[in-house]
Amino acid sequence: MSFRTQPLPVARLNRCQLFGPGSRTALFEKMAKSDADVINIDLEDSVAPDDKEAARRQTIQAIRDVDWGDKTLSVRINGLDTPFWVRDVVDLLEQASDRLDQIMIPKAGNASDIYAVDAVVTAIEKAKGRAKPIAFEAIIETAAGICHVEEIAAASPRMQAISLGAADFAASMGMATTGIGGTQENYYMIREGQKYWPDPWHWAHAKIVAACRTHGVLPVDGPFGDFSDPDGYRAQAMRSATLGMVGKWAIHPSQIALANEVFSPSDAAVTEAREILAAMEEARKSGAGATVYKGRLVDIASIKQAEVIVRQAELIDG
Ligand SMILES: CC(C)(COP(=O)(O)OP(=O)(O)OC[C@H]1O[C@@H](n2cnc3c(N)ncnc32)[C@H](O)[C@@H]1OP(=O)(O)O)[C@@H](O)C(=O)NCCC(=O)NCCSC(=O)C[C@H](O)C(=O)O
Ligand SMILES: [Mg+2]
Repeated sequence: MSFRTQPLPVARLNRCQLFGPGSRTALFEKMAKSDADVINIDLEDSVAPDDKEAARRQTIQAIRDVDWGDKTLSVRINGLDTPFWVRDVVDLLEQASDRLDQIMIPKAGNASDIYAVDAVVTAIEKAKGRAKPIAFEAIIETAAGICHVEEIAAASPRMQAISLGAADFAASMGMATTGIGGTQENYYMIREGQKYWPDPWHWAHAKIVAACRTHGVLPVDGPFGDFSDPDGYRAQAMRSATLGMVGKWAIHPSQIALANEVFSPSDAAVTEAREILAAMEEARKSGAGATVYKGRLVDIASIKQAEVIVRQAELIDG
């Protein structure tokens, strides 16, 4: 490993990010009462163009009035290719209370996109004397975004999470699918007459995880559009968790429990992680760098893997 150690991401739960349009005020209290760790009020693609002004106003009011508990409260602003984003940022920073934790930047294409939003946010924070710096999260959902994901992850000290936005990503890449995440019907291999469906999102997920882990940012799986398919959602979430992602979006409340289930380490996994740490401590005391745990090799790398699981469990236990 280079001398520059891998930075740890922010220590907060991010198992489920529940989305809701800023134009549907009736959802705000339900979102606040949900079991999602993160709330994303949307000003972008789930809000019709004619509703943008009202959605922004209603969202600012909800940030002030609704009790969001200890959730991470994030607002997705409009894309930098729209006439709305500057006003989104200025009004959120000037009119919403300090309860707002994070701004989500959609369709991030390169570091300059993040820099532009950071410059506006920083200027207003200074002018207002805002005590709590706004965090950023970004969505990788274009060909440019996946090409430049590492510079995006490194673009601002505010960056705390990055998600894959499968719908826009598929459109930008020209993928022949209308599905939002999960298995795609025509993406299969065949051998001896048997079909096998690999994961078309795998490489993008892995690239996002690598960029995020390099720069201490939380990698998150984005939406799964078919909310009447819990098994498909769970399978996608488990693949993402296996690749190193820490959470997944919910675009419907029925998906919250699934995300929390998949991205919370099981009791057995936590017990095993703690036993591995204990076994490695014994090995350290005897001067060994590796030992055997339940018939398999564990070494210093196993410590880091076990620490990820124990850290997550400690966050959940509070
Ligand atoms: C998808 C929906 C439009 C469905 O809404 P609806 O038909 O009202 O759902 P239900 O009737 O099944 O609702 C059952 C109860 O749940 C409440 N509800 C619905 N949605 C939410 C929510 N998001 N948060 C909290 N509560 C919710 C209903 O009010 C019902 O409650 P009750 O009557 O009291 O039982 C809707 O779910 C929705 O708008 N979801 C969010 C869509 C969204 O935000 N999309 C943007 C993110 S995905 C994206 O942008 C793509 C990405 O960028 C990419 O490119 O990949
Ligand atoms: Mg999108």
